[in-house]
Amino acid sequence: MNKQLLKEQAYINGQWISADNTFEVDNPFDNGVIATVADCTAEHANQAIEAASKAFASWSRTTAKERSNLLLSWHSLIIDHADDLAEVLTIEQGKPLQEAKNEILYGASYIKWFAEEALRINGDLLPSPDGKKQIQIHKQPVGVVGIITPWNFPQAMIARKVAPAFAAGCTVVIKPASETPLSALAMAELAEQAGFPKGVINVVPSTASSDIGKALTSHPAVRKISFTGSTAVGKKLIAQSAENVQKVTMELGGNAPFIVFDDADLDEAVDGLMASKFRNSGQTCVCANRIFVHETLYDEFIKRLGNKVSDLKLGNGLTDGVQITPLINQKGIDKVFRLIKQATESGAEILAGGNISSEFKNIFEPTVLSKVDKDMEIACEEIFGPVVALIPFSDDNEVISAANNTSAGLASYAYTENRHRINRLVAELQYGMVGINTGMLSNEMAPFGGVKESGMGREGSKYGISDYLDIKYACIN
Ligand SMILES: NC(=O)C1=CN([C@@H]2O[C@H](COP(=O)(O)OP(=O)(O)OC[C@H]3O[C@@H](n4cnc5c(N)ncnc54)[C@H](OP(=O)(O)O)[C@@H]3O)[C@@H](O)[C@H]2O)C=CC1
Ligand SMILES: O=C(O)[C@H](O)CS(=O)(=O)O
Repeated sequence: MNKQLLKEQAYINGQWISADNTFEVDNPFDNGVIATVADCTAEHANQAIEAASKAFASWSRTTAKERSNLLLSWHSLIIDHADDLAEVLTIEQGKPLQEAKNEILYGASYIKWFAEEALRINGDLLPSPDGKKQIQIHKQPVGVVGIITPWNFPQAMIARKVAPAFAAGCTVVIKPASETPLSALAMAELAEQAGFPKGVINVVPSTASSDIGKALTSHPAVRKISFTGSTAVGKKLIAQSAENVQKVTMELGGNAPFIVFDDADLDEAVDGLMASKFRNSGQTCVCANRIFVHETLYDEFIKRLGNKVSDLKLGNGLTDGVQITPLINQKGIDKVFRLIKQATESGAEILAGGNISSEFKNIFEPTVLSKVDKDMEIACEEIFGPVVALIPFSDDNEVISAANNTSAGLASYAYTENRHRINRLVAELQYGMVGINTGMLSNEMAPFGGVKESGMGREGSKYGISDYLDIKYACIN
């Protein structure tokens, strides 16, 4: 482990800062303590906001080329240190090392993408209706951005927010999840090495998340909040941000339907479900959450899925070949148990798993539930665990209506070869993202985001930078 990347202090105004109090970061696999980190207060957050605000004055005046080059330098350092960053990520979050490496590269892809997008923040020069004036359209950085990120993708969610912010000319104050602050601090270390001026990036790890959130949403210099996490917390932040009329980007909870129609390629559908469901042990906002299988395929689908599920390897994320790793904490384990209990008490059947591993205390067994009803809690909540909830269906109208019967609207998936049905699904599924014949749809060139209570704004793609820009109209006579 590259000790230079294992940082335990806050990063404020280009300085590594200790705090009066600290909190422990543990490895979810064995609950062993891996770091003792500065526990920042609202005062630290305000110091960081002041630093970011001061830095904004000069940073916002840098050229797009300068910002692009710094983003490319940061990208290169992340790639050079990808193995070390992946190890930091696995020991604090638990996911398999290969998945952690994939996350590092995925996060880096947003940095490279927005290094390029920085060079295309173009305005407009338009003729006025009376032909006498000139209409100028300018795009300017919004200002200081408050960023609050989750534990499930502790590096990529930072990259996906900070990259467009920097490209636009914004400065940032980041509050990472207290379960996983080390990846954020390692990113700050590499940003410092890349040459970002002091105050441009600030990281305030803290267990006082509500206090830090209030500091970020109440300070007039903070012009935008970008959050990924639960819908419940997202709603609180949206309400708090109203006080200063801050812009918000919200990537919230999901409840993805995964629909296998009667003409689906069964093996492709099983493989797509395995990829979507068991990545990060089911702890992603785009995981297949409700698995609708046409009644004519139901038994064969269960048989083929069961063969794949039984082959999954459980263990320590640092061990080569391990696929299923611990859930982030006891709260996550308790939630999965609660949802399975309510489902089985309501008639669902456990075909595989259903318990904590007998060998690894924090790992939940890959679980398959049959005869799930669309009204059970497990079909209405984001499971955030390695649990397949199978729901048989018979009719297109019925399954599209059931798929849309949720307040979430992030990702959705369907397997069918019928072109007319595909057109109907893309039009009628009420989600920000629709995957057809695939279980994996996230990449830096596509607009990631949801509708309804899954949030607002888009991350990545040519659309992702607009959330960090204000449009100014100048009328020149
Ligand atoms: N859409 C997604 O990608 C994610 C969805 N979720 C969903 O949320 C559920 C709970 O997960 P959990 O980790 O508790 O997610 P939370 O939404 O509670 O945490 C996400 C981030 O928000 C911070 N936070 C928590 N409360 C506040 C607050 N009042 N003001 C400001 N920031 C706050 C957390 O800090 P701290 O870590 O200190 O609590 C963390 O950094 C999961 O089971 C899952 O269903 C969770 C993570 C990601
Ligand atoms: O928050 C998440 O779960 C991630 O956004 C999922 S992905 O972008 O890695 O697919």
